[in-house]
Amino acid sequence: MEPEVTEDVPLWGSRLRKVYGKGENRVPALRGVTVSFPRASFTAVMGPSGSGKSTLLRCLAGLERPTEGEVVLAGTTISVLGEPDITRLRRDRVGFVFQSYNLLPALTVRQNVELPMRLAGRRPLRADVELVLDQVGLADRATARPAQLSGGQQQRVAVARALVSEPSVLFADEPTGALDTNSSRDVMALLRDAADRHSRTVVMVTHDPVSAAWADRVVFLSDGEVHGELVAPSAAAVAEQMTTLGG
Ligand SMILES: Nc1ncnc2c1ncn2[C@@H]1O[C@H](COP(=O)(O)OP(=O)(O)OP(=O)(O)O)[C@@H](O)[C@H]1O
Repeated sequence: MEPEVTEDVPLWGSRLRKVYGKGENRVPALRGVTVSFPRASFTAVMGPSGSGKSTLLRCLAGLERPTEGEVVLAGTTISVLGEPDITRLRRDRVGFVFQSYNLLPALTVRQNVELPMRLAGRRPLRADVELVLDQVGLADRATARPAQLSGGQQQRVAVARALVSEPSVLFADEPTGALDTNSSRDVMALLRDAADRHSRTVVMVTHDPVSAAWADRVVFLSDGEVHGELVAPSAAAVAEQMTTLGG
């Protein structure tokens, strides 16, 4: 069934297929995935290693072109856009958080948060940056360099950087993969808050059932296909479902 494209569904992928390589080296990473993401929802994508989670995230975010199928992001069918238009849409409507933080070590916390907007030719308002640093609990560390911060604090800077441009969709790829339990909980609370209080649509790939339990819904992938969903997931139910998928 085709999801209906409305303001309330800022992201969906329809019949997504992705094949890497050719001939003998052909790897089908996605085999026809259809999934939609309501506004202000938080979805976790899980599945065994190699099931296609990162590929799905990259296709949905316009970082990679699906071999077949359509992605609609913020009301625009990106599969038909040229690279400059996709880049612009991504810059204006999408935020990213990665496992590895990706902060620039020579810049201060504030400069790191401002960087994507500056690169886009926009001047971030000082008050907006202060506000977002306050949200992530780092208002007093604005002039610190990343090396002076813990891993959890660095990831919170990365979340602030993703949120400052007020994206419609926030993508997170293993955001707690390198964090301890307490820091993971802090980062999950921020993503939860981004959906609940700021109406962002959050899509997160994770291996961690405890992180996934913060989401409204978990979509399970196996071998490039959707293999079930859990709504209002508990960590125990997620872990059990993962066992049945061999993850
Ligand atoms: N750039 C690429 N070139 C060739 N094959 C790729 C490429 N990226 C991914 N693949 C293959 O596509 C399949 C899906 O990979 P993907 O990284 O999406 O899985 P994943 O579920 O995110 O795995 P993991 O949990 O290990 O990160 C795998 O078989 C992988 O080897």
